[in-house]
Amino acid sequence: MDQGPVSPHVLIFPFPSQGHVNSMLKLAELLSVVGLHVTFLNSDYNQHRLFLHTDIQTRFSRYPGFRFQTISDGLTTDHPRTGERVMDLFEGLKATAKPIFRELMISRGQGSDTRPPVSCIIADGMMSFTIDIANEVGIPIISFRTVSACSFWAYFSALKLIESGELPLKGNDMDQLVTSIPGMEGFLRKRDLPSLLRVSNLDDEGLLLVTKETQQTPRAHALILNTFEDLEGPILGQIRNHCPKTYTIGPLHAHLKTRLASESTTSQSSNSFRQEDRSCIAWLDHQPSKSVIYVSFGSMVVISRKQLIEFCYGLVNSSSRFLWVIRTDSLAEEDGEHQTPAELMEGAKERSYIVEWAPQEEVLAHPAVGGFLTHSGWNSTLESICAGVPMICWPYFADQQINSRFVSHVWKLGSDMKDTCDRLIVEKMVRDLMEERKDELLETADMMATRARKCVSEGGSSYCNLSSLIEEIRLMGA
Ligand SMILES: O=c1ccn([C@@H]2O[C@H](COP(=O)(O)OP(=O)(O)O[C@H]3O[C@H](CO)[C@@H](O)[C@H](O)[C@H]3O)[C@@H](O)[C@H]2O)c(=O)[nH]1
Ligand SMILES: C[C@H]1CC[C@@H]2C(C(=O)O)=CO[C@@H](O)[C@@H]21
Repeated sequence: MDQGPVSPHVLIFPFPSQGHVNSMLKLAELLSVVGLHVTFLNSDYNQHRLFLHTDIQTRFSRYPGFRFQTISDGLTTDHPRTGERVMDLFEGLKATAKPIFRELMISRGQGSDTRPPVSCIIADGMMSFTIDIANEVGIPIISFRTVSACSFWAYFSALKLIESGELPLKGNDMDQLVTSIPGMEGFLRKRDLPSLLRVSNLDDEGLLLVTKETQQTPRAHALILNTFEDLEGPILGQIRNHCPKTYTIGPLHAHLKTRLASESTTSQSSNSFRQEDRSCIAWLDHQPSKSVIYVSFGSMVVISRKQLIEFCYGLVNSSSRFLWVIRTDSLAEEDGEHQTPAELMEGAKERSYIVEWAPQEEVLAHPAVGGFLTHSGWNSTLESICAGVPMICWPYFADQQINSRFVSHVWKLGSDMKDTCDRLIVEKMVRDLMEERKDELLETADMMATRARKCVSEGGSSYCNLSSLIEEIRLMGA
């Protein structure tokens, strides 16, 4: 019997951490809006937190083709999954999630599901075991890398860095230029390499992991990047020499907002694994325009007490107003009695506000916010760009070191204080951003924000690329 065209069903499988789930959930919703069947494969651990702290189930209940499904990430519930310990997830996933995922794909995600079988997988590019399994069972797979194109390209060029002798790093001059990443020869210094490439030993586990994972990307049917052509065009040109089907569909949070607005649907879409403290919005409502610097280091950064104190003094001495996100699990455990951050900032009580987790997109879009002291995670960077907010970058690990170089040197959207953490530098950088260079930086940031919005509007590059991607997915299901 002729069954007619099979309806496409996409299974989306993110690397199980906040920064990755955020953007992949936005894509899941964009695909659901156009009526595709979508299964979002979340880790049990993250699903629990997401359901606890958001209204996501209600939000997604409007899409009849959408389902969440869960899988173990292989770690115990008391594992911190922050700082360097996030790397444990790779072992956990390989040992535990991989065999379960294989079984799931052999049955094409069906089980008791009445929806059509999975016809396309979109999986995080840092989990290349999904490419092995997809190719083994014959389901087309698309890699989604949740980082910037510039960091992806640096990882992709790791073998060139090794061949040319630039890796492993030798000597102490971190300001020396790196010459073997095509397109970045004139400005990328050793210190700007992603931390996983900033190594003095070729046996380094992080280097081996990220190089191996990134080298697998061309084996996937296509590559999705959460970026836009006007921002990373030249680097995307380099990537397309190796991955010709590279879809740039970002910034995804803005893209989703545009598409939902055109459907006259609400655009509130928190994907937080923590409770957002909305009291900071009321506090911002009482601050003058562009007077507040927002400080947040994302979901994974862990800082020492010494670093916390340097930031405290730097911010207090800058005389600026500030809103600071301090996650309880972001302070490294150290012995002894310590003053709390609130006690340390007593001198700036009237002009500061601390929360454990903020509604960040809304904070950055608030008229009172005029700057962002960030760790340069890619979502934070894109959210700041879309909101037209200049940045001070304090990169911690992974892609953040190269993102901050592009923010400061290439896009001229702020300054970079990588590899330093000193109260005088913090104070100077905040004064520069919020006073001396304020007008110039706001103007550049505003220009880039306009371009970002254009890209996700009808006829824009990301808008058109998403339509082509959807078309391609539909053909896979036919
Ligand atoms: O109080 C807060 C702080 C953060 N966020 C959100 O949390 C996300 C954080 O993502 P990101 O800025 O990318 O940082 P990480 O959480 O550190 O993300 C990891 O994943 C990113 C995407 O792969 C990488 O770029 C980072 O380096 C990596 O650490 C953003 O969407 C923020 O809006 C909030 O909603 N409230
Ligand atoms: C745990 C980190 C290793 C690399 C991952 C990553 C990426 O390059 O995709 C970015 O930041 C981190 O979330 C991941």
